[in-house]
Amino acid sequence: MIHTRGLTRSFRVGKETVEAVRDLDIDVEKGELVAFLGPNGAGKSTSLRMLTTLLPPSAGTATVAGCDVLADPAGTRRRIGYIGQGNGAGDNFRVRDELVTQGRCHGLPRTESRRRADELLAALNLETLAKRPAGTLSGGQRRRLDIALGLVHRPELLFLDEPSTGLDPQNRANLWEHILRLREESGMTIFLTTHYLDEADSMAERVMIIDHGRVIADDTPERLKADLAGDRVTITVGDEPDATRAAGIAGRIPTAHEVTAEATTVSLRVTRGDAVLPDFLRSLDAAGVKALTAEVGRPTLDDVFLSLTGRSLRENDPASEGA
Ligand SMILES: Nc1ncnc2c1ncn2[C@@H]1O[C@H](COP(=O)(O)OP(=O)(O)OP(=O)(O)O)[C@@H](O)[C@H]1O
Repeated sequence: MIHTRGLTRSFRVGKETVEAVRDLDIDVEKGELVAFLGPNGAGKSTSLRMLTTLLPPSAGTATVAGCDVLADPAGTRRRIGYIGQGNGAGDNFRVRDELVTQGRCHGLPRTESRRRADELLAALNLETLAKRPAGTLSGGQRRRLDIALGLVHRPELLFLDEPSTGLDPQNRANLWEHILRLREESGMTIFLTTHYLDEADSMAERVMIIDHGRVIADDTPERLKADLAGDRVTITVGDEPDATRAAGIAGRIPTAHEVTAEATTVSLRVTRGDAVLPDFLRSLDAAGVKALTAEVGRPTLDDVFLSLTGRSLRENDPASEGA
């Protein structure tokens, strides 16, 4: 459904060249739900804009929904839906009218366009708002209208750029409910960008992490967490000398990494925390080190990013606070 090779985009800013996207090679198959995750400025929107024909690449190729984005931009646009970060509807236009007009723009006959508008109003729970000017809708309602507008022509592939940014947790959950149901009904492929780590983790079947314009990881959230981060085991002991000895013992566990001792707390990452902990505690006991508390923490996608880059995805990123 999406195949890119060496897709690259740079911008000239004064005398400087910003390499927004470098050598992107991605393959997304029909029906997949893929989240493109990365910090501010990583290149997510630029990639999406190239894939949706809004921005020409500086180099490389992209085939989207069977069309070459450069050779056949009109064909690409007919087959995809794109919901960007801004509002898709004009403030003064009524919700249903906007949907009907969008259908007409896509070449639907008048009756079919009205029928499709009503279908989408029902699917996205906007029926009671049909006659309201779009400018009077709440943030969550407005986002649902944007999605309805992007679906008028029944695209096979839907691109969503930060669909839930700015929505409160309840509206985010509601929006996701709609997206997942629409996908189940239509078998649509979905490619989205997000700052929300929890959202990518729970909703996407596949997560691509992008940093400085390059994809640095691409797998299911579960495998990324297990392979690249691992569980965090944390124990506390009675004093600092015991913590130093415990850290030495932890360092000998075969899959242990990121072993740290701070005051009386020792922390390490391992592939299977639950399997490692009993042996670790026995080894401590044998060495005369008494563990006072022991805890196994499951990894997050932020731990994956941290282990790949040494940075947190949350740094300088207000959008991911609380995520
Ligand atoms: N029109 C432009 N002119 C100059 N530089 C640009 C332009 N568009 C994007 N960039 C730069 O390209 C890089 C990637 O930007 P992009 O918007 O793709 O990142 P992003 O991952 O979508 O970020 P965010 O999460 O903040 O939306 C950034 O350094 C950005 O400043």
